[in-house]
Amino acid sequence: MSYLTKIIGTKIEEVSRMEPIDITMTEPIALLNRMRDGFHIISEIKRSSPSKGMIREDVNVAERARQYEQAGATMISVLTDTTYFNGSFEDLQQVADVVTIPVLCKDFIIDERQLDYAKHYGASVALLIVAALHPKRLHELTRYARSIGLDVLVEVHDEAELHIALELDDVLIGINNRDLKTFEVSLETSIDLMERYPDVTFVSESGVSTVEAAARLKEAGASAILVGEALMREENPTRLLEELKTCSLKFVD
Ligand SMILES: O=C(O)c1ccccc1NCC(=O)[C@H](O)[C@H](O)COP(=O)(O)O
Repeated sequence: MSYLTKIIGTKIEEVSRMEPIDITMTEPIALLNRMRDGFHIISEIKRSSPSKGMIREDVNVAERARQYEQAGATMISVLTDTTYFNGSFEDLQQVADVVTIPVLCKDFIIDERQLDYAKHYGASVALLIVAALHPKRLHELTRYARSIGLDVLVEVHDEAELHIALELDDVLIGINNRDLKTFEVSLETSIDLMERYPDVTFVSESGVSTVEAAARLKEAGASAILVGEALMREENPTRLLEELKTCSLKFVD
């Protein structure tokens, strides 16, 4: 069984226990337009992960979110899964309460109820993973997310998944460099796809731990990078975040 299948099994159980929750509907924030120009950092609140175990146990989530915003992050990603990442919707709310930039609910979303929770706890963007959903469900969840005011980051791992994502209107596309079967990361996953689809606005996700890696992705056409572990390992993430944002291959040895 692949790890994603295992996670989805857990989500099916969790969703069956989720009570309906109140939401206030808004308009989506036009995320795609915000990402079209420049080079953006999406910085992540990530306590632990299946591939690395515990990364940072005692996190002052609100304080870290403030640091990310002040250092120039365009968006903050919050892992809300508890079983595999030690995250929570409370983390999402703490972040949304203290920042003015958009907040991404990064979870394994398979049901409208999870989108309601994301919205209720303050997200303005939700992640949908192509590999986790039948294309028909992906369309339904994308439409539902947008109808309640959530923008969508659609995650792909290869060209076949990209073709499915390109069928959706008004979504931002993320290429995840982590192979969900082996957990290996390769920046070439993003670089290959970005070079073949130069007109698409892409976020490159996972495995960015150095300024050189960020600069390679920027050079290859990434509009944004999503960085979790490398920032979470920093006691103070400000300097690394600023360096990632202004990275250039010219300044890399
Ligand atoms: O991070 C993992 O080990 C992982 C395993 C299985 C599914 C998803 C996983 N990570 C979620 C993410 O996509 C990352 O948290 C995110 O892209 C940041 O990655 P990184 O900068 O490498 O921490």
